[in-house]
Amino acid sequence: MAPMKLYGSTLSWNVTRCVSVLEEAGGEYEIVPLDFSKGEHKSPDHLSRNPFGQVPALQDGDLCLWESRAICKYVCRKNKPELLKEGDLKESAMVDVWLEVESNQYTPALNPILFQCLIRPMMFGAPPDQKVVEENLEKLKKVLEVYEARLTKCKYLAGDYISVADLSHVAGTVCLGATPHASVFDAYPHVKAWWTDLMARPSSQKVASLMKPPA
Ligand SMILES: N[C@@H](CCC(=O)N[C@@H](CSO)C(=O)NCC(=O)O)C(=O)O
Repeated sequence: MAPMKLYGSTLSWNVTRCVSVLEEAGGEYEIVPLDFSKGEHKSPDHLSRNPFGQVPALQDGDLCLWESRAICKYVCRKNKPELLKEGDLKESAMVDVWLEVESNQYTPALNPILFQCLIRPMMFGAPPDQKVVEENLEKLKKVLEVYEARLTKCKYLAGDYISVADLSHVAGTVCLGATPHASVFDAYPHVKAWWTDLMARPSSQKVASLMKPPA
């Protein structure tokens, strides 16, 4: 079977969200970078993989997927279904809840911080808009309060088992570590322990190595 192809730059945390799961679930894959500066993500070839002209996209044989979390769930179903807990109705429901929480609560607060602190300086040579950073740090803190309460009760977000919901946080949180605001976790000891546990995984170390900004 030909390896799965993951299209996109590993500077994108939506792309490396999929790397965490590809590394954890196993299975042969290769990363096919697309050069945004040349508009390769808007080429007819890529639009045939992702009609929105975004990254990531995943090609597996004649199957083309996009949306990073859908890609993650596909890879889990294919190679490591226990990361979805689909054999258990209640456990799989909690995996779904916390994957949605990452997508709709955690990442919407995190993305503006990453854009201001990493993308703006690196891509546009502009300083962060501190007002935007502060506003979204406050939003993130409210989310982390919920995470702290949850992780006081169980080791991982969906329960006492790691799942795709935890792994979906890795890429963006690695990027948070590259900003001056990584210390936001310090006020939430169970969140910090959860993150330390996740970062110790070889899959997370791989993501961190791929996301080092170009020298
Ligand atoms: N919900 C989607 C987001 C993809 C996305 O925004 N991709 C960005 C790069 S990563 O920040 C992208 O492709 N931007 C180019 C564009 O939107 O034209 C997912 O999770 O896969």
